[in-house]
Amino acid sequence: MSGQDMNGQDFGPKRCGLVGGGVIGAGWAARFVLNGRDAVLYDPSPDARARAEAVLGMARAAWAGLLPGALPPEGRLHIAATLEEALEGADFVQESLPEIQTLKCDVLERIDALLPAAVPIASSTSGLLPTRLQARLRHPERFVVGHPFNPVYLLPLVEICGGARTSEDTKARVAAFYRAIGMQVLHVRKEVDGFIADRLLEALWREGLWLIEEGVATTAELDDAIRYGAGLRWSFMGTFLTYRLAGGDAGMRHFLAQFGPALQLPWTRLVAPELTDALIDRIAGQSDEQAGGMTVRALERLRDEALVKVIRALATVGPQGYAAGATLNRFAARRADDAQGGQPGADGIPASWHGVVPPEWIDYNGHMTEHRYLQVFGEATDHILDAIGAGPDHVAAGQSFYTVETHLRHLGQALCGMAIMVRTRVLDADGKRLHLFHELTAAGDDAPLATAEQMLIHVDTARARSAPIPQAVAGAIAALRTAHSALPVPEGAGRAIAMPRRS
Ligand SMILES: NC(=O)C1=CN([C@@H]2O[C@H](COP(=O)(O)OP(=O)(O)OC[C@H]3O[C@@H](n4cnc5c(N)ncnc54)[C@H](O)[C@@H]3O)[C@@H](O)[C@H]2O)C=CC1
Ligand SMILES: C[N+](C)(C)CC(=O)CC(=O)[O-]
Repeated sequence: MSGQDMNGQDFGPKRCGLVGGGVIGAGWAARFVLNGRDAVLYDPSPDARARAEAVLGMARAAWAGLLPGALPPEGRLHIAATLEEALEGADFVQESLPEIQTLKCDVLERIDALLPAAVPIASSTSGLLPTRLQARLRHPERFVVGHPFNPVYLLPLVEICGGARTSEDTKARVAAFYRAIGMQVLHVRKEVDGFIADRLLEALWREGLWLIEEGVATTAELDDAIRYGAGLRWSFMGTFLTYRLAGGDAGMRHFLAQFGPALQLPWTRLVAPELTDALIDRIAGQSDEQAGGMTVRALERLRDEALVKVIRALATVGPQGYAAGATLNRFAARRADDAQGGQPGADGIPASWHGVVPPEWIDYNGHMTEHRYLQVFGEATDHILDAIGAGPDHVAAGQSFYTVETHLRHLGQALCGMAIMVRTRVLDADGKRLHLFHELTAAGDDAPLATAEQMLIHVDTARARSAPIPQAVAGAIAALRTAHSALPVPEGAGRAIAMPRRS
């Protein structure tokens, strides 16, 4: 997988340097590694290695649920002893230092001095202005903000914000890279403190702190106010689309007319109270009570499980998935292409079908349901018919192949998000019949997960009677059959269903 710059040149970082490996740096490292990139992380904290490994473990578990079988071989996670070591040979750098502007500026200046000019540097800052962060860089054009959301390995959103001296090319390359690792890029068109998402989140947070200080609600009540209501719909429709619907058939205009005046009252304060020791104690105490003794790790696992299920459910909404679900489906489709979906297997036979198993094809047993195998094999047959000149034109001319028998075998499991492919052999043919054998495998693997053997008869469709295969089509079949006859007869060909013999 690679991104492209503005000239269409490939930009697919293989080795990502990470500076700062806390909550966010470790999350980035996991996303990079799971997408086949090496992640070399520098963080002077003695806990850096344990944290990065723990987060990678959680990310692995989450991705196994999100897209089982669809990820490339993992990259390597390496903890560097120095900044220099982390940057050596890096073709992309993600800075995730604490949110302190002076610290970031000092370290970014060092990073800039150590790297070749073409290597992009992205900062995870939640809201510091990129123009300020790039001020002392020799190559400010390669600096951009790439602001992620926690957990970085699961939430797709990343805000890209350039400073006054960031080049368009840098923004395009970094955006393409983030997309290639499954993210949804939101370009911040105008540089502003807090960018877009954190301005919204902070407004809510401020109001919540004020409500706690005033004794109106506890942390748990504030969270309930979100998670049983607006939070559920926010996962697929934001404020504005939701409010359009709240305006009834007249939509946004009626909504503004009805609720706009309340903005003058106003309901909200949006002024954060002073964080006195007493208020901090109250908030922390309420938060402890709300957590009910669950550790941070346990809550993170709960969060990840819920996120995986929400995103996977959204992937089944509408024809292409909705919101984060559509992002997941696009990523899965790219993965299928990259996983040599259309490449020949060891037998040299090209794919007659390839794609990714979508969530809606999964049954209550957690794997691809039966009739989808028949669908995939049927579409593979269509591909072969097209290739031998018996496609739509042939059908329009009143001739076609009808399938008269299919024998399906299930040998392994096609799982959600798995990139799969079918390869098809012509086993035999005569003047009217075509005998096919399909093998379905995970892309890039030769072990069959399922096979289908089919007999087709050539038909004059107007008369609904069998008819001789025309010469041109017969010639194409013969060419395939000759090529395939050099291969050993596939295991299972000609098998019938029977109970195992008792000795
Ligand atoms: N925590 C969050 O929810 C989010 C944070 N961010 C942003 O990501 C950045 C990092 O935040 P967190 O990971 O939450 O902070 P954190 O405090 O968890 O991690 C920061 C890490 O930087 C390391 N560090 C300190 N000085 C260093 C140096 N000179 N060189 C290398 N490493 C050094 C620390 O040891 C620590 O492990 C911040 O800019 C923050 O605004 C962005 C999105 C969400
Ligand atoms: C609290 N925060 C400003 C660090 C949050 C973010 O930047 C994004 C997030 O994950 O909510």
